[in-house]
Amino acid sequence: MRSLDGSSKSSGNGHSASSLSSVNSFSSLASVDLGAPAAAPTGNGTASGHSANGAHAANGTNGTNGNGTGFSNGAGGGGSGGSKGLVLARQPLGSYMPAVRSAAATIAEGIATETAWRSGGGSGAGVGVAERVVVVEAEAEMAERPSETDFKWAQDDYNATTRTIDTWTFFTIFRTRLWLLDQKWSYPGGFTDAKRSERARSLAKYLLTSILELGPTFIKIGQLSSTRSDLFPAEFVEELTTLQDRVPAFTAAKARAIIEKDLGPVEELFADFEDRPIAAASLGQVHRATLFTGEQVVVKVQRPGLKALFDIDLRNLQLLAEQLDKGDENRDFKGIYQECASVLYQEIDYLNEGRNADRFRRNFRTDAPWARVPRVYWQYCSPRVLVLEYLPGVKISDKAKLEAAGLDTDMVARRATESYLIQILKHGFFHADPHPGNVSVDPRTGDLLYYDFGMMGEIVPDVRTRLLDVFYGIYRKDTDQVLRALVALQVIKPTGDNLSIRRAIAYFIDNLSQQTERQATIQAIGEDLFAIAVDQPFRFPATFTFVLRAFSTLEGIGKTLNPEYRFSEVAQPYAAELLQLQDANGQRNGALLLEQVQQQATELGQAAAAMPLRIARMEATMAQLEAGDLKLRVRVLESERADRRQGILQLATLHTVAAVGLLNAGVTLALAGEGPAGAAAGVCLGGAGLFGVLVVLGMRRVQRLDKFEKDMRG
Ligand SMILES: Nc1ncnc2c1ncn2[C@@H]1O[C@H](COP(=O)(O)OP(=O)(O)OP(=O)(O)O)[C@@H](O)[C@H]1O
Repeated sequence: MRSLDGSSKSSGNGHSASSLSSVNSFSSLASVDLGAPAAAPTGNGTASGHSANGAHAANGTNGTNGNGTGFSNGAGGGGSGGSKGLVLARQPLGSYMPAVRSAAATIAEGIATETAWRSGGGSGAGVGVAERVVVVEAEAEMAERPSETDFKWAQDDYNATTRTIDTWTFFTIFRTRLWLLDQKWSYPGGFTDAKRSERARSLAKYLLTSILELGPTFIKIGQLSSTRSDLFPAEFVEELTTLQDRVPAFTAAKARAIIEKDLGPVEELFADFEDRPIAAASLGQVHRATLFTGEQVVVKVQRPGLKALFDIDLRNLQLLAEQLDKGDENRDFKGIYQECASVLYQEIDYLNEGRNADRFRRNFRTDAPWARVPRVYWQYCSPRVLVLEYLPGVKISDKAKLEAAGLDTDMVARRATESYLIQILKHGFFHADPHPGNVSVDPRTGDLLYYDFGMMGEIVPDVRTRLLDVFYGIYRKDTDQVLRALVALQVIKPTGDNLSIRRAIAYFIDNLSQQTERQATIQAIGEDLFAIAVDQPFRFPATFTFVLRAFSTLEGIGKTLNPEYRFSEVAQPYAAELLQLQDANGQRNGALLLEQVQQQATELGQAAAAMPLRIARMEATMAQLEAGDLKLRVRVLESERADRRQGILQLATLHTVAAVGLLNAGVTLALAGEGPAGAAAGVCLGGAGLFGVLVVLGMRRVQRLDKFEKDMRG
């Protein structure tokens, strides 16, 4: 449902095509239903309403009602072009039909509700051109949505062993292809940059396809990684920003079974429960329902078997991270894995999401009453089921609809930014996934409506003081001060020697001061930061990348709503206020920032004067060492050892590929029976064993080298 794509460059509005993923189009259709029950004003709106199409349209059992517009475009969509077609092209056309029918039903409802809304909530005025565009887009998108039978992981009989083999086959192939990327000898006809980038693109597409085939865990991690230009090569990150939650919706029967297991029979809980989901994504899907008290709610149901799948996948990913850490001392893959694992497990605990929603709502109550968060109906919740107040709205990026509702889009953009500044600077608790599908606007009041509280970020409490320290450091061009403040703010996490970090910060400060105001967009600053971070012995903790992505997304949304929007303009007075930079009359005062900064500068100057002479001398010696060629010689020796180590690892990778390949072949042959197949199986398994031993020996050599390196340093 969410695409972590705020940093995307492609769409110019902070979200790539992926943010308008299948679910968002669902949600856009759902969200135009502004509480007005579909009045079915035109001939093709008859499928709408709570139960007219409730016959499990999403699971393909039927759902053919009222879909007069459904088949004209969508049916042929199965073999869609480009990378999208990779998974789907292999599927028979017939497998799309249920999805097409479901799309048609959804579309019919969308037309009915949208038309009703546009015409003031009643008499239909026919389907306009704009609506038809929405219809066609939604049809195409839905036609691409595969069915459950097309994915191994969605099958009931999928087991841990098969999953582990599938996962490691993917890891191994990917790593080998990644390694081959820079092996000049492996390019037939000679290496050229063009050939390399072509190969890199094809590998990125393979990555995307495999992620989709491997399903929820990998889709989520892929989406998280799509914001990490600091960690992964640009080609892959770009491809990952197009990652959509193109997973099948699960059947209403399965959704009902989960609700029943956790809470009791659906009929006893709800007066009405819509079988067709209004949104579906990798982790769960959302159904509308009505309580016996008459209140409209949404029921978020988690995908069946998700926890078990996470357990297997994360165990394998942990092993992979440990292995990768041995081959790259600048990266902390284990740390990255831990961050991912904790985010993922939090996301599948819906009780945690409910608590987040409550906290988020409380925070806004006084500071921004125009930012609304749906109420949680706790008596209907479990770790896999979340029932929330139904709060429909217009998607925040949908300028046309916001204007049609008579809203000031500039005000909406400002509110979005301000609500984020409040979250981050004042509460230190923020929505870590503000893509346009997760923020809507109430067309009657202009209130912001937030959805999806599975992924929230927290910032250290003393943000204000530390931020001032950062400003002060930048103002004084004091690299050390900025470094200390950034570490304290948990913006960077040193993983090696501080020398390179200091250089990176110095470069960044210089660069920043040379940029014109227009160039200094959040997105540009983020890109600079990430570019500097590549291959550096520090990393940005997830929280920081979430903040950056949130601001970058908001900037994109702001520009969509108002081309003149500038993040810094909106943020400046607000940040000053939040940092309590007000003069005696309560006026916001930018000059006060400088005053405070100068005051701190003086304080620090006094502290520096009192600093023991010895430390000052050490500093000076360090500076000389940095500049001299002593460091240069040490570096050469280090890099020689690093080269040797890299060579051993590459060989070990090849051995791993051979071992896994032979193991695969051996197991397949062994299953085929006795006789020649059995003998061949023996040979393959023997070979696999041999290569396995070589891998272990290689790893031992690496360990010895590492130990040597450590002793040298120690
Ligand atoms: N309280 C609500 N009122 C109205 N619509 C809602 C509400 N909650 C969710 N929706 C709709 O459902 C869509 C999906 O919701 P949400 O993002 O919470 O699902 P999700 O299951 O968390 O997704 P994921 O699997 O990615 O975690 C939203 O974009 C919105 O259109």
